[in-house]
Amino acid sequence: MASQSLHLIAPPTASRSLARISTAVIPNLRLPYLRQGLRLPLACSSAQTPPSNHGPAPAVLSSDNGIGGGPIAGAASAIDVDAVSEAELKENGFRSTRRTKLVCTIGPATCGSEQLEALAVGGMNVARVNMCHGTHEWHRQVIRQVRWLNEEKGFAVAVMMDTEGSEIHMGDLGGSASAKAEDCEIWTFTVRAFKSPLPERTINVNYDGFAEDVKVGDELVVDGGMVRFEVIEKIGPDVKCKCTDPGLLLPRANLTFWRDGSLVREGNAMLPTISSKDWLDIDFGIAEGVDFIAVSFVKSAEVINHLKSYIAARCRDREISVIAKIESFDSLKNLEDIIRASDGAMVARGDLGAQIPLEQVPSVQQKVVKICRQLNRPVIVASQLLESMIEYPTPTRAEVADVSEAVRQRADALMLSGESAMGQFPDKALTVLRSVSIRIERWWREEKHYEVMELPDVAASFSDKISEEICNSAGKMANNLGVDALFVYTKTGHMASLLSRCRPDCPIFAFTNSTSVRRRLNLQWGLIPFRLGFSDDMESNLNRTFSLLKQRGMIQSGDLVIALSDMLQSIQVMNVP
Ligand SMILES: Nc1ncnc2c1ncn2[C@@H]1O[C@H](COP(=O)(O)OP(=O)(O)O)[C@@H](O)[C@H]1O
Ligand SMILES: C=C(OP(=O)(O)O)C(=O)O
Ligand SMILES: [K+]
Ligand SMILES: [Mg+2]
Repeated sequence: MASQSLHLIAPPTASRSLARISTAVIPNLRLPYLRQGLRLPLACSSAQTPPSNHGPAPAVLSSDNGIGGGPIAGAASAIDVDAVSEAELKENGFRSTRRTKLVCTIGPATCGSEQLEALAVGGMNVARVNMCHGTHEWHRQVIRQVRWLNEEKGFAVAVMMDTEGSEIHMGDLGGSASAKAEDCEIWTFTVRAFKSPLPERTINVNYDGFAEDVKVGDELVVDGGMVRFEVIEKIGPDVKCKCTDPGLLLPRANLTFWRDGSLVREGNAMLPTISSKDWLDIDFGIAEGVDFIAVSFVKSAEVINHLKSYIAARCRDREISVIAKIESFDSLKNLEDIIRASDGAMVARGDLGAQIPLEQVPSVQQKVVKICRQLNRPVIVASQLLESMIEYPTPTRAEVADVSEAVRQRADALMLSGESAMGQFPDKALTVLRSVSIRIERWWREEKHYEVMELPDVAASFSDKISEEICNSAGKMANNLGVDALFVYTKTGHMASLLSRCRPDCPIFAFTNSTSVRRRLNLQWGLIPFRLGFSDDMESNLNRTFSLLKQRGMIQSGDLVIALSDMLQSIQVMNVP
């Protein structure tokens, strides 16, 4: 039966009749299973009312870009995709669209509507708010502003909330933006609560066990080495320290202490990964409809499982992806388990570099990127990518090399922190990430630097296994045939991520019927997510997609595409008519 077979639709120059691909192409594929739907749990559907998956599909390729409800911008114009992807696609052509995704931390430098819009236009795929800083009211404004821009201007920026976590950090410096610690000055680190103002050269520490845990002679390291102190005396709750490496203290800077060259993990090793404040922030994030929650200082898979079941119980109408931040010494012992439990990971090099020797950070980065690719989880490389651009309009050559390396490793996403949150040149920093990504990706394709990465099976069921085989084969076919794009019709996004995992030469157009899935696909390498109501009839899905995309000038007759579907578990090769 033709509808149960894999279809190879030959290019128009050859015969246009359907030709079957023999199962030999995909050895593990058994035809009777081809019509099985993917059996992935979809705990919550979108908060929006997505077009029905049954019955006649609406003739509109729509993008309901807002996080909440609201009118669909441009719905009248029949087709709508993220305005920035569309522009990139038209400007650069199919093959040269950017594959690496960009995350920007929003802070005082970028929280205004115009600045947020400039970042969205500049290619920000995900806006990150860091709960270490700012009030709920501040974060709410930012999240709503992003949502409003999506709705009004046709962007599809996802929102990531990043928890504070409960590692040791300083207080907020009594409201000052920073404080300078000079060589040999004596500062007091204390767990005492002061009524403001703080006495001179006094720093609050958030961890009650601090004065008990440190010892005279310990080295106190601020923000992974921006400032260093030596503990010289303990007086009750106060710890007197002498500055040994002068520098700038910033509010809520992270603190670690070291004894005989090793990181001290005493009582603070028992601090909860998710503090009571973090739970309140998580409730806030769920209520505000964030797409991702990044968990700071993850030590084990349990905490991720715990949070995931909390979210599933609290949020039945939509999914939120949980991203594990790899930044603590303890996370390295349980790396695979943590990543497997999560929906993605972040190499949070800022704190990671404060917990392990700096020279080990690059190899950990490479390892995390590799494990994530193998386990099919998106990975973000974060912190200090363009640190000097907080102050200067041009990056250092070393920073460009660092960004290039992350792109070369084929991480899913790069992240700006201070550069976009409080730097002087957020847009320029984003432009650097964008242009370096595009350049390195092109070089990689032109020079055919294919890494031969083993992609182990990740399937949990036979049906998943079929999807995986189809995607792996499609990835190879796309490169061998030099196709212009992969099209994937996916309800849960799973098949789109399996294709992304192959890191094919061509871009992947991911059509999904859920706004929430669509926004989350924004984080994954090479995916251009569209929202589209589609049916089980691939022929009609394809024809409609072709005509809608052609109307928008996003594809042309003759373009060669491979189309996959996770309802039918099918694969077709065809020229756009
Ligand atoms: N919501 C915010 N409000 C005020 N300042 C912020 C905010 N978010 C970020 N920042 C500033 O930007 C800097 C860099 O951001 P980030 O790397 O996310 O935080 P951190 O330095 O705490 O790891 C912060 O140290 C802080 O000075
Ligand atoms: C991204 C990081 O986390 P945060 O900015 O929240 O400290 C990091 O430590 O690199
Ligand atoms: K954080
Ligand atoms: Mg951190």
